[in-house]
Amino acid sequence: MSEQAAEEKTPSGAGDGELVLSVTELVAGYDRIEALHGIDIEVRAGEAVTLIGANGAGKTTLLGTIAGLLKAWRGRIQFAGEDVTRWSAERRTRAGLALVPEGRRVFAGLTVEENLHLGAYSRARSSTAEGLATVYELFPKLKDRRRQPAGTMSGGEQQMLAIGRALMSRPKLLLLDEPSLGLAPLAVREVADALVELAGRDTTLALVEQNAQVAFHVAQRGYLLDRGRVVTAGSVDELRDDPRVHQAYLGQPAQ
Ligand SMILES: Nc1ncnc2c1ncn2[C@@H]1O[C@H](COP(=O)(O)OP(=O)(O)OP(=O)(O)O)[C@@H](O)[C@H]1O
Repeated sequence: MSEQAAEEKTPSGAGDGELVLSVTELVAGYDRIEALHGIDIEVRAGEAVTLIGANGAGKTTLLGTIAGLLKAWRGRIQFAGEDVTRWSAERRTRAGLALVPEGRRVFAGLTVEENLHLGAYSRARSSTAEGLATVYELFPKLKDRRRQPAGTMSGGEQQMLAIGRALMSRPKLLLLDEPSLGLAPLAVREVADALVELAGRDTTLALVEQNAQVAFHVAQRGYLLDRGRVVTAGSVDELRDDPRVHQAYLGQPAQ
């Protein structure tokens, strides 16, 4: 076995890249309702990691707490070598943590390109042009439609735009909340393929998905959440065969 292949088989399934995100014993929730009861996850540079689980498992809450939209009650969030647990969401964004929230929130009245420019708010003009070129190369459809109002695009195209906008800030970690939700099957496929392409370009990403097919298509490894706890972690192949994953996705084949 080559050295590289041996490294890929580390017990945790995690890669050997530098640690980008480390969440330790994280507890968080809403008002007095505790939704996360001590979560530990990590993401290394270049990895595509998925967070899966049934409705209400805490996936959105976890992404929101990592992004700084919700306060951590206890525990620690380290990002790119810094303890960001008490940082504002904006400061985390500036440090390279980008969240694509559920629901494709694009500015409907603005054109595709105007939406993309908004994602580059903290970048110099020269790098904005570079960012646009990268996004257009990844999503050629967005280039064709760059002068079209975002609100007139299909659901799949709007999702690509939401992802493209997040990429404009050159994130060190891209957090994606249910990018396939509510999309027609063809659009789900398009978005999943785009994420595979993105992951193949060394973008580090953490993907929350209800759709296990998409999650397993895009990610190399993942965590299964259940009622606010990580119940298992492993490679996509391990998760695919895990009865607990099948149970979480009852009624939906986890292939
Ligand atoms: N705004 C809120 N106020 C109070 N409780 C909430 C709120 N949002 C989520 N919860 C609760 O927190 C827990 C975790 O929910 P969360 O939305 O994070 O789960 P999820 O895994 O993302 O599920 P889904 O796939 O349905 O979005 C659930 O018990 C949910 O009822």
